[in-house]
Amino acid sequence: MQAQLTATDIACRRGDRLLFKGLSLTCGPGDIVQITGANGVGKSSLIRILSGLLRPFAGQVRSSGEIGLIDERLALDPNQPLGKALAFWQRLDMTRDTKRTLDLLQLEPLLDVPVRYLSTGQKKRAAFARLAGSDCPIWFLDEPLNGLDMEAQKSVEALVARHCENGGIAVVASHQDIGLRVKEAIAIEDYAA
Ligand SMILES: Nc1ncnc2c1ncn2[C@@H]1O[C@H](COP(=O)(O)OP(=O)(O)OP(=O)(O)O)[C@@H](O)[C@H]1O
Repeated sequence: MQAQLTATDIACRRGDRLLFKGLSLTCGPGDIVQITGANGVGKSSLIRILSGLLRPFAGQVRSSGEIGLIDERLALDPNQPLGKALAFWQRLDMTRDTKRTLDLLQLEPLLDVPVRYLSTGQKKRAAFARLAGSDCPIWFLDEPLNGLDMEAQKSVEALVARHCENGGIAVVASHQDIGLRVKEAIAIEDYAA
């Protein structure tokens, strides 16, 4: 089955404020969509709506294909060495080729370091290693470049490009430029309620 994601006429309300309305998007295999906007405009809220974690105030989201998410929370056991924390997910996800991803993200020298000791950028790279091993076709990436140095940004961009070349979808919320061929950039301000 090919990955698909369609959102129709989405409105988002947080607390008693309507943040945006009338937002629609369609993605198929290979598509990268960037969501842009100033702090507090509703990028993370849209990512949560699209990934099924937050109910839209109006509109519908339909997807086919498993969903993977990277946001500010790290879904890795802080008390385990990185290698073991990743191995936990690799067993669940039946990940085959980890070496290529670990090389690309330069994580091999860190496999014995407890996750809680990793720096911000190292944790972000570890989150990408977990996601890349998961085989989910639809990636939601909330500020994926935050905390990454230039070299790590390039590695993450290469990983996302590879994912999409292989038929995946990436929806990227980022206030900064991403070095990826974006099919559509959605400025949330254009849908302000
Ligand atoms: N649970 C909540 N209840 C009420 N308001 C909320 C809730 N969560 C977020 N908000 C508000 O919704 C607005 C949008 O938040 P969101 O995190 O989606 O913005 P963002 O564009 O991702 O911001 P940033 O660039 O700073 O990450 C903000 O004004 C925020 O304070």
